[in-house]
Amino acid sequence: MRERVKTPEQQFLSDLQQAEKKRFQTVKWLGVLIALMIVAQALGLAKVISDLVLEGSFPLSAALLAGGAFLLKVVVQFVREQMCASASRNIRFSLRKRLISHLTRLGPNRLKLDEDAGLSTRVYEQVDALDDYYSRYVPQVFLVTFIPLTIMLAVLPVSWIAFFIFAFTAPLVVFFMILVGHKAASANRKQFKVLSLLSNQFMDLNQGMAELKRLGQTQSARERLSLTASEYQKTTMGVLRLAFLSTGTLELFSSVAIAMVALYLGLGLLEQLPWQTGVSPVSLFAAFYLLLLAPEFYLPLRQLGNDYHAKQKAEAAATDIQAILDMALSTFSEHEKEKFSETTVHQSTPIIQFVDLHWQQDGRTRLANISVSIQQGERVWLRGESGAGKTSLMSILLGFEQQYQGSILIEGTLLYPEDIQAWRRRLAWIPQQPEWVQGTIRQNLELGLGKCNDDDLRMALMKAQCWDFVGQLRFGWDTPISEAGTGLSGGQMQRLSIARALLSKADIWLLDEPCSGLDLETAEQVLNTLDEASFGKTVLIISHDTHPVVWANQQWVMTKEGVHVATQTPISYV
Ligand SMILES: Nc1ncnc2c1ncn2[C@@H]1O[C@H](COP(=O)(O)OP(=O)(O)OP(=O)(O)O)[C@@H](O)[C@H]1O
Repeated sequence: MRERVKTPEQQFLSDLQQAEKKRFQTVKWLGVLIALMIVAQALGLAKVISDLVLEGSFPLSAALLAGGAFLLKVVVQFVREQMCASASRNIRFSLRKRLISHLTRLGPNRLKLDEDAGLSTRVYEQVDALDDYYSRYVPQVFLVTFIPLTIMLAVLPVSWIAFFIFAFTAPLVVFFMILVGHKAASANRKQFKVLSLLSNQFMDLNQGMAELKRLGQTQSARERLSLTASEYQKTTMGVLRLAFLSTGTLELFSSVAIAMVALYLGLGLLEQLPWQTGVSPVSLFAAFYLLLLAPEFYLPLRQLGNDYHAKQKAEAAATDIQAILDMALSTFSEHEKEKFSETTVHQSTPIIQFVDLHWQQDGRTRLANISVSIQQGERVWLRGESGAGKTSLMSILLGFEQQYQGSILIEGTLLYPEDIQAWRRRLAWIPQQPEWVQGTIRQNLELGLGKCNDDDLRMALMKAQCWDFVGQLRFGWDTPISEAGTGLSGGQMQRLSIARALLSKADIWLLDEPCSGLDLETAEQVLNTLDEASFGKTVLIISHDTHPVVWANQQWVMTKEGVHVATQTPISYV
């Protein structure tokens, strides 16, 4: 049989499902059990009622069959629901992990996709939007075919007219479900877009609150936010309206279909069917049996109708989630690999060597051709005119950009994209404004490193000259700080980043203007601290002429034409 062509989103969702394939298989088998129990329960119950009414006797075996089938069905349904919930939990957990790790690898490049608040909406809200799809829709798709088919087979020997009523009405329910469901997909996409915009606006507002107050613009910012909030309210109501419409349509069709079966059976028992007056086409037992099965026939269809918008919601979310994972880190071509695998290794191999490295992006030069190297333990001060490409070089070294031309050799070996993770473990990164999270000083220092022991922490704080001011805080290193580092001065925050670099045990330190924003005196103190703390490490530090790095072994001056080495002094280990 030719396989149905899936859209990229459907393919993505089904690829994710593969991880829980076994569990979904078991869920299918449990569905088979449920279908059989429904028929057994209807058989038993119909027999009990018809015997009670017609003969006044109580058939114990039929009652036991009905009771046993009911109990087993309840237990199986419970187990099935638990399994579906846990499969959905596992899928979402590993997807979220994949997304976070991919975003980390993309580094600042992630901002080409969306702002951070919008990305966090994708990682949290949109991944959660897949929950109903995996926990309800996917298992229901099997039930929706298997249960009605089983019931139709069970009904056929008893009444072919009831069989045809079922066979004729079921496709109608499915048709209307799909019709309304498609509208729901676009409504969901719109809702996700507005939610992402709202998150971005809220985050921008938080970050720029002080500036907005200073400019007296808080009122207009509030109005903008409130406009987006009402837009979100409108789109949410639109989604809900469609969800109710779809449920209402399905309820209507299934009720009409059940009423048709009931009418046929009622008139039949009264021997009043126009084409069969005076004859009853079904016995009381068969009539009860069919009446009990009719709602069960439509129940899975109605439930799928309720869950169908979960599918549309998941597909809308999948589009945005996939965009993150599709933003791939480029890889080297085979030609480039061959070209550089023959690179000769120096006598004293530099730890970092740039060979004809340059970067053209969209016809603009982000970095002119450079061929320089750094030896193990060397400390390099990189300075130069604004826009020459210093930060771009750092981005390349951090593995955030791989569209550059030329090559980077690490200890004589070409740095391939697949080696970036291992390479990053060797790096400590100190930007102009280090990032802090809500938590204590200790938690911030340990971020990404795991638990550190007290001695290591103390040593790092002492070496980074933080010990005095941290000791004076009321709770020492357990003092909470905010994301903006409230309560600490700029110089103190930079010293804490130096302590974090020391704790990381990284042997290569990259620093991008760690003194910008500090007054000259504080900048000098921070640079002195860096001198002591980074001794023995390989360092590449960008700093403007106003903050000279006098202890550097090499001084690189970068212009729009490239880099030249202005001074070079040997490493002294004294
Ligand atoms: N995200 C970007 N997209 C496109 N071009 C960029 C981007 N960031 C920087 N550039 C361009 O790349 C060139 C190098 O910029 P880069 O920020 O690396 O210079 P820089 O030497 O660090 O400057 P500064 O000292 O002012 O920070 C500049 O022409 C700049 O306009």
